Amino acid sequence: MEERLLSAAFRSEDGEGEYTLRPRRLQDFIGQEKIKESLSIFISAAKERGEVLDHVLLFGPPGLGKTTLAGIIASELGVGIRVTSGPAVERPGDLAAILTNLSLGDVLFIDEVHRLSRPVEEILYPAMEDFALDIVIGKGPGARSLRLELPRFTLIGATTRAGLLTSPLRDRFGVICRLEYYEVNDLVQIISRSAHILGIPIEAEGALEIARRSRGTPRVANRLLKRVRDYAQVRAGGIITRAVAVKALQFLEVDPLGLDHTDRRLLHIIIEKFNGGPVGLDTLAAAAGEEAGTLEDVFEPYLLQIGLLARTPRGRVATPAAYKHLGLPLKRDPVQASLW
Ligand SMILES: Nc1ncnc2c1ncn2[C@@H]1O[C@H](COP(=O)(O)OP(=O)(O)OP(=O)(O)O)[C@@H](O)[C@H]1O
Ligand SMILES: [Mg+2]
Repeated sequence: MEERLLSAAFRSEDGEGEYTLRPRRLQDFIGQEKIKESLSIFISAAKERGEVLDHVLLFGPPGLGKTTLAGIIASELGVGIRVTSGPAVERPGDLAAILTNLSLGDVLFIDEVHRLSRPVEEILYPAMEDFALDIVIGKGPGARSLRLELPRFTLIGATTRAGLLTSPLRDRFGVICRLEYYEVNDLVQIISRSAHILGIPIEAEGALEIARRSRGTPRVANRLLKRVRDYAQVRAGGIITRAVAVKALQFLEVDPLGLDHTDRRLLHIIIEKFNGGPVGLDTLAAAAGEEAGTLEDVFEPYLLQIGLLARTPRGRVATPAAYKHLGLPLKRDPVQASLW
């Protein structure tokens, strides 16, 4: 698959400034009010009692701030953070080494925690529950099990798909936070903050135009800001006004709802080849020349979120809003029709 400008997943170009753009304190983290409030209560309570914070699970679509929040939690707690990811921890011994090297109260951040292997996960259970490591010494009938005490720590797990977590693992998290797509107003603030840090001149109306097309995702907002800045600098005197933002985004082929060519093509296929649907995921994937999994994880979430696509028991359906957005005539409401 080609690299998409609008992809919510991390791309190499995000590296530029990703570090400086990351808020370090809870008060600088914009939006997600409910999560911020809960976390600030749990963090204060743990600090007052002199205890470690319960294990935290952060879940939600890519680019919404899970890694950022993990860093913030550690700095608000005033503790160290050790960062790894599910696929990086290959063997149980790797995890044991990480755990025994933690200091009291540290945060251990495991990104893509749903991708830990079973044997590694089994090391994690007693570590999370009893702060203990069970080691088996020797083999066969003479083997003995030894319990090693670990410093108390806070595990922060991040995943884009909470459904993929095994239930014994999920049950061991005391705090579960689900990140939601951001409101346009929050994205305006995020864009203005990033522009300020990067020294990009932008007007409020310009930020609004970028925010509307950022798919509810801060990572996409920051990336669009940088590309619009390039356009403004070379073609338009440097300042991102509303008019400049509109022109730049047209140039970048990001439409007013934040759809790109691939999103629109998918909707066109449903409408033109399948009469608006319902069409099964696999059939649609074959017609679009994409993997079913890619459709489901990469393309569908945003189209569902903004109501251009609907999932019915009989398959995917383009909504009347999709017809309207593409300027196509609507002969019958495919969502209603799919119910019969
Ligand atoms: N609430 C926020 N306020 C300001 N900036 C934010 C916020 N959330 C995310 N960002 C910015 O968006 C970028 C992406 O965030 P982050 O890397 O934390 O996302 P993620 O959820 O970990 O993504 P992934 O699922 O790909 O790991 C960061 O550079 C960060 O600066
Ligand atoms: Mg991350």
